[in-house]
Amino acid sequence: MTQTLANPLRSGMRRKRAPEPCTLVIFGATGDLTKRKLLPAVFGLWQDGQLGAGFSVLGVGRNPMSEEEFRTLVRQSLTTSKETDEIEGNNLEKFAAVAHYVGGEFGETGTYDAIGAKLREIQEARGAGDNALFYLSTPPSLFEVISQRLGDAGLASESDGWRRLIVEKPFGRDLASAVALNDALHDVWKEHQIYRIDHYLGKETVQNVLAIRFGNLIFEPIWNRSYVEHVQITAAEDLGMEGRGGYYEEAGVVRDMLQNHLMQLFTLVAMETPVAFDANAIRDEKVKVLRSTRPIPVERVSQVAVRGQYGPGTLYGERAKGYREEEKVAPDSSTPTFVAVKLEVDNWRWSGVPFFLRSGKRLPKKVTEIAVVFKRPPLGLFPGGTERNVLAFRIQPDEGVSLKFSSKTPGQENILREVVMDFRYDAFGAELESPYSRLLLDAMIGDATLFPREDEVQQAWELVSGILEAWSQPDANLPNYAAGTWGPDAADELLGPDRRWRHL
Ligand SMILES: NC(=O)C1=CN([C@@H]2O[C@H](COP(=O)(O)OP(=O)(O)OC[C@H]3O[C@@H](n4cnc5c(N)ncnc54)[C@H](OP(=O)(O)O)[C@@H]3O)[C@@H](O)[C@H]2O)C=CC1
Ligand SMILES: O=C1O[C@H](COP(=O)(O)O)[C@@H](O)[C@H](O)[C@H]1O
Repeated sequence: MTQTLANPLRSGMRRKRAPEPCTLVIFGATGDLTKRKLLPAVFGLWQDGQLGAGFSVLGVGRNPMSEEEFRTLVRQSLTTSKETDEIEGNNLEKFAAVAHYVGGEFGETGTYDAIGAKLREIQEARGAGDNALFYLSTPPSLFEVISQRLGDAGLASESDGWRRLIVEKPFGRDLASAVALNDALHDVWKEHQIYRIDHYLGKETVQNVLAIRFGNLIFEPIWNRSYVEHVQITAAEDLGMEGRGGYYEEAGVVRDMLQNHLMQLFTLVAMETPVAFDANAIRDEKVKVLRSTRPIPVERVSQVAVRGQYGPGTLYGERAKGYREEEKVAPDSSTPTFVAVKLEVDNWRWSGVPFFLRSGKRLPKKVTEIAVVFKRPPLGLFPGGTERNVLAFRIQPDEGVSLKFSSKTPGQENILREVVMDFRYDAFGAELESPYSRLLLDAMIGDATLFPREDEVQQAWELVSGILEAWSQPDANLPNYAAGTWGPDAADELLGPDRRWRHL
């Protein structure tokens, strides 16, 4: 007889947090994000029983479509997306049955009358509260008008149930437009109703940064300038444009990755201990770190930031196009596809400790990592015993945490070698859920901890605004790295002597 041993790491794992019954209204229901990420994430939650019987999805798009046509699109999305959990039994049909659709121009008041009528119909059928979560999954140019029209139609009013708004990224394209967007949203919504999404915060291993820092005693005492030499944060992508060249020409890597995802990772590593584990306490600390970070005016940009753009190269043994050869990209484009930046935090904890952040497209592999690199031991008592210890959070793939330290090699001499102690997330034996599932559920529950607050977003824009301004000028040196390499040489030089980017 075979006996199955239970995984002890799974004991005490709790997953279920049930929101009140609600309708998720997705603007941009026919878009790429909805099809590839949102519908699979919602389906996963629904199939898992986390959304309850009263849950519905209402897709909103500019084209007329019957409810049945939309349900076909939902089925297609779920069966083709790589993100969909295994579909059990008849669940595809059952889920399609809770999907509804309203078509109409996003600037027309009639569209919102139709949405209001459909919401009432759904609510009457479910017989429970009039809760609705609106998700803006459209081009950012439509965020303001949709918000305004929802307000005009009375759909933001919480008189009969909660009403919340998720706003996709990019949140503005610079500080001024982010302030204007925040102001426009606040004309209609209270801050507690607004959820600015950054999907990196929904990643399990990103949340683990705070859990490891503040759920253990051993790390915080050394988490400061006395012990840490520098910190490296890398978000490397092997992909190129994948048909998004038009968007990327407008955005570039600073708006696409640095201002949001990388800044979020940076704040989680650098923030002080929050007074409580709640949305405002955590966000207060994140804002404080951003405010303590030394500004980067245009004149300093060339000293602390490196821009890159990929040219043709070889990736996974095949020829890869250069950025300028991508669809909808100008043949003389100066849009950066790589950034490396040195941040300095002028507070007591971090004074003198540089934080190096880098991200790029068409690098040799997809990998995201935060590495805290410690100082060398003060004395080299043993041959080979002066290496730096490194605590690395592997955000994706192969999620986990590792600690590099020196150990005696076997034998009669005291010769030290670097070894790695490795914790792999798969030890829990649980599938990691999509960040969108986590964030959608949090928004339905009303927990904004993992959503950047107004001041956080603005502060992050302020920090990158000098870089954006400096790099709005064409650069005759671009492209300056070949697809399939780790970016321009200047990114190595940015680290200064006696430091190098980790071999990932
Ligand atoms: N796709 C991704 O991987 C990611 C996307 N995002 C963000 O999510 C949002 C949606 O992105 P994505 O799905 O890629 O975008 P898409 O370009 O695929 O389109 C989104 C939706 O908006 C609709 N739309 C586009 N233009 C108009 C218009 N002028 N009037 C009315 N509707 C319009 C589209 O309708 P139609 O189908 O009719 O064209 C579609 O339903 C954006 O803010 C993006 O920055 C963020 C992270 C990743
Ligand atoms: O928001 C974005 O993120 C993706 C990278 O996300 P990941 O979860 O796959 O690491 C990036 O490719 C895209 O350009 C950007 O808009």
